[in-house]
Amino acid sequence: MGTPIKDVVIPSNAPKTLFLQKHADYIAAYGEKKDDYEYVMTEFLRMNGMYWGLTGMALAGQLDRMDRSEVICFVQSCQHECGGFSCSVGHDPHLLSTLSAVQILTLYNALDAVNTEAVVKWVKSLQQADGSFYGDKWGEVDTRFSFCAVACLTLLHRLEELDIDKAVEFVVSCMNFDGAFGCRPGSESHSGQVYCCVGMLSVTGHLHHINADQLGWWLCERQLASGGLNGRPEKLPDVCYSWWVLASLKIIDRLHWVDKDKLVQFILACQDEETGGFADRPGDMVDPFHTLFGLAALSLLGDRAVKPVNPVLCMPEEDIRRAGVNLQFL
Ligand SMILES: CN(C(=O)[C@H](Cc1cnc[nH]1)NC(=O)OCc1ccccc1)[C@@H](Cc1ccccc1)C(=O)N[C@@H](Cc1c[nH]c2ccccc12)C(=O)NO
Ligand SMILES: [Zn+2]
Repeated sequence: MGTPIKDVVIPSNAPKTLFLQKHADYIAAYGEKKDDYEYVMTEFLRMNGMYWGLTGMALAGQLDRMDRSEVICFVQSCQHECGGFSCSVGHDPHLLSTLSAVQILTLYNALDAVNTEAVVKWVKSLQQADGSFYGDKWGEVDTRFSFCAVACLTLLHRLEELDIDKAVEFVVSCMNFDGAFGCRPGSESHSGQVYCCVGMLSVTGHLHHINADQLGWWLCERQLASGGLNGRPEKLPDVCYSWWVLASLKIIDRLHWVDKDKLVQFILACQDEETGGFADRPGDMVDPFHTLFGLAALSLLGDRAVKPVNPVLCMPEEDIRRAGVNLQFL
């Protein structure tokens, strides 16, 4: 009896076309229900959530439906004396929410609305002697934070403030025998960490450290019979992993190795035709996080109803071009 392969079965009545307008309406309405249980209980993710909703709307070509001044006011209110941003007012500054804040301000071309000098100094202060980055003052190290640091500073055109060689040395020290990456040296390979490490090496122009065939193979091994992609071996497929895996494959020029038709079928099946939005897998509850990454994955797979997305920064290509950000691709 072989080990059971965990996968999902796509229901025959699952959506087969993209309901883009329904997704835009779902995102636009989400921000209005500020006393909904889900909205209140995700306060600790609010800045990330704003980034997901605004980027989803921008990819749908409808960012103008959102209240620009309300958003910029909120972002400003989350910047601390130290320069970092918290996820909501009264929470602690963190690299994850600081990246989301800088991404949001870049979408609106409004970086002059905050103290960018203080952001640069704070991000720089989190780099350690071994090249790694703390996520905040409490000292957690993770390759996610290496990506956040270089992504933030490259959007601020201040990458040279960091010790790039040491930062790259730390990320490369997290590469495993399978060619993929974990959160710290010796940690298990995970698609999300691969996205952060490959993205970090793209921003810093050090992709030559990657074995593109070996990593490309590991990433394509994430695809299951349902067409969906998972984050690690033996895990269930999930639409957000479509983004982490596809974006990484695009950066190392191995996107054509994945079965696109099967993957598009899985992603479309994760839509909720009634409410709008994408769930993590067919039949589950939708949320703004999976809605953004479902749309972004479809954009990478060539769906022209969605605007072209930048695979490194997960923002519309046109905004990255306007910001004049330089990225390396294999
Ligand atoms: C904290 N998060 C997670 O842990 C999710 C949980 C999950 C969703 N589906 C399966 N699990 N996992 C996740 O984001 O994993 C991807 C990942 C993992 C490690 C590194 C990078 C990305 C999610 C929020 C969440 C929690 C619970 C359910 C749905 C969303 C989350 O905030 N993820 C981050 C992922 C991310 C996007 N860009 C990044 C840049 C650097 C680092 C992380 C991110 C985010 O979206 N930031 O804007
Ligand atoms: Zn997910």
